[in-house]
Amino acid sequence: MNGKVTGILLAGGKSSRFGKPKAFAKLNNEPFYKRALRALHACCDGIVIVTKEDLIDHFDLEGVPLITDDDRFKGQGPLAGIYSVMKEYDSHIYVVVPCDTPFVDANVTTELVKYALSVPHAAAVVPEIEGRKHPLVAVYKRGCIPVLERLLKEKNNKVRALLDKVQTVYVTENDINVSPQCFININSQEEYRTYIDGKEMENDGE
Ligand SMILES: Nc1nc2c(ncn2[C@@H]2O[C@H](COP(=O)(O)OP(=O)(O)OP(=O)(O)O)[C@@H](O)[C@H]2O)c(=O)[nH]1
Repeated sequence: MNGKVTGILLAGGKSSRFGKPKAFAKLNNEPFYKRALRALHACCDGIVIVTKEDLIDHFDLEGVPLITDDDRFKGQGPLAGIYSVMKEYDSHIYVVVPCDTPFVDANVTTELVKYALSVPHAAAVVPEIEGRKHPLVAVYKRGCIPVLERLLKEKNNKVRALLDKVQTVYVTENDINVSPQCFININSQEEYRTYIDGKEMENDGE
């Protein structure tokens, strides 16, 4: 079975470790959020950015809807962002990408969607790359909404709690044939310097 695929670009965090909004940090002169959009475009029928009020005017977008977290759950982290898009936008499958994994590309998102469609029983398909789980670069199905809502009402904001409560399938780098490097996550200026400054990738962008 196929169905509508919606991309969720998470960009509503505090970026307190980074010191400024990570969505606008750059790799190869391209803001992180635009890289995430490019990765999502390949496999999604539509994409929604979910961010904070004070960042809304800073995105340069052509036709990509931008929303803020549901009022009831503001400040509750990535689960609030995922829930807010699911509630507003009907879809069969949601592909989540955060704004701080600038090496996630179209191959990663496309392979994840393909895998998710091959496991209809799974409510979540989460990469486990070199033994580390990446629940914010993952696919969630619409069936997660009631669980998400319950967790958020209980102020249980841990992504791990969602994974424990829905049928989650973990996929390795070999299952989906992706490079572990794609999952590098930038949280601090030090990580930015380590992984990005002076190490920009050649042939990036296509
Ligand atoms: N919509 C939304 N996205 C969020 C929220 N919290 C975090 N995110 C996003 O989730 C991803 C992972 O965020 P983290 O790095 O864990 O948190 P952060 O708040 O951005 O950064 P720190 O303040 O340094 O922890 C990033 O893409 C964030 O923008 C939230 O409350 N709402």
